Amino acid sequence: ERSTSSFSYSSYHTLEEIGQSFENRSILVLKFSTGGFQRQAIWIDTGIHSREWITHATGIWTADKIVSEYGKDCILTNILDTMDIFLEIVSNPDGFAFTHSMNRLWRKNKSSRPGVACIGVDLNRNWKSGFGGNGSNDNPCSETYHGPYPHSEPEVSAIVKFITDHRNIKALISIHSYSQMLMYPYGYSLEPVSSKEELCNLSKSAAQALYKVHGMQYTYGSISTTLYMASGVTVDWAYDSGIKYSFSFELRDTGQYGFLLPATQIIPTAQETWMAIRTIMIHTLNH
Ligand SMILES: O=C(NO)N[C@H](Cc1ccccc1)C(=O)O
Ligand SMILES: [Zn+2]
Repeated sequence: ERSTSSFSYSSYHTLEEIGQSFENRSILVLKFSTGGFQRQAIWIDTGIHSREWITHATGIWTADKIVSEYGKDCILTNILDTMDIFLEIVSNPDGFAFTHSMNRLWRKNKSSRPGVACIGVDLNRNWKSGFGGNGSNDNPCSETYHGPYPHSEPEVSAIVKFITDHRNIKALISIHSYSQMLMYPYGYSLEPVSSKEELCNLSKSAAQALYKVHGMQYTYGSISTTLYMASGVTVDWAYDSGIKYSFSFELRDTGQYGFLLPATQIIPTAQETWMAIRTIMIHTLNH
């Protein structure tokens, strides 16, 4: 069912088209800004893996939360008075359409190439940092197929171009499901990042803020040590591009429903995730 919660008009939000998908669907980004020019900004993406429907739903709820809390929540107001927030909700539109039409568990995009039997590239393996390394697969039929070369996929190159051209993105949050984790780079290496201490402490306090809402436990740490090696992932590229505060979430649950999380959990999941995102944003503002 649709709920038309009233958008407050105290902050500006625009819709920018940053490109087209392989099947020519528009790639749209919400911009939340109270003015200024090329302000330092936060990037948030959801839905890069199309079957992870809780992430798109969390993105939509978060968009409404940002506009309704401006002028009420002093922390969010401070953030938006200084920084912009960019939110790309349907980061894999072709895959998303496919999960509604044909295959609810489709993960990759829908790109195809002559002479290649299988469809789709894993958009969380197509990024330049560590591209093609352990924890990605060169078989086009694999769920973690990295694609023919870095940023080969339009859905990835659109984000790369946007962030690179913007030149003032200070934090990147890439949201996945499921497993209830909050992770930072690297996925492509077991080596700790230079800002390991700071990112570990920040992910700890973000996980604590999340826990306080509904008691959900999130583990946190670097991707490769907390989960497994994963090469060519979004946050590794962001970190190596100078975006120190780069995090990846794995939202609810821990396997009971997995990607088929019941809709009754959308709002509780979004509420708790917001408190973690807000923790990361205020830290970014203050450092
Ligand atoms: O697929 C998911 N979750 O949906 N995540 C795993 C692990 C991961 C998450 C975040 C960053 C890097 C790696 C993946 O193989 O991509
Ligand atoms: Zn994912």
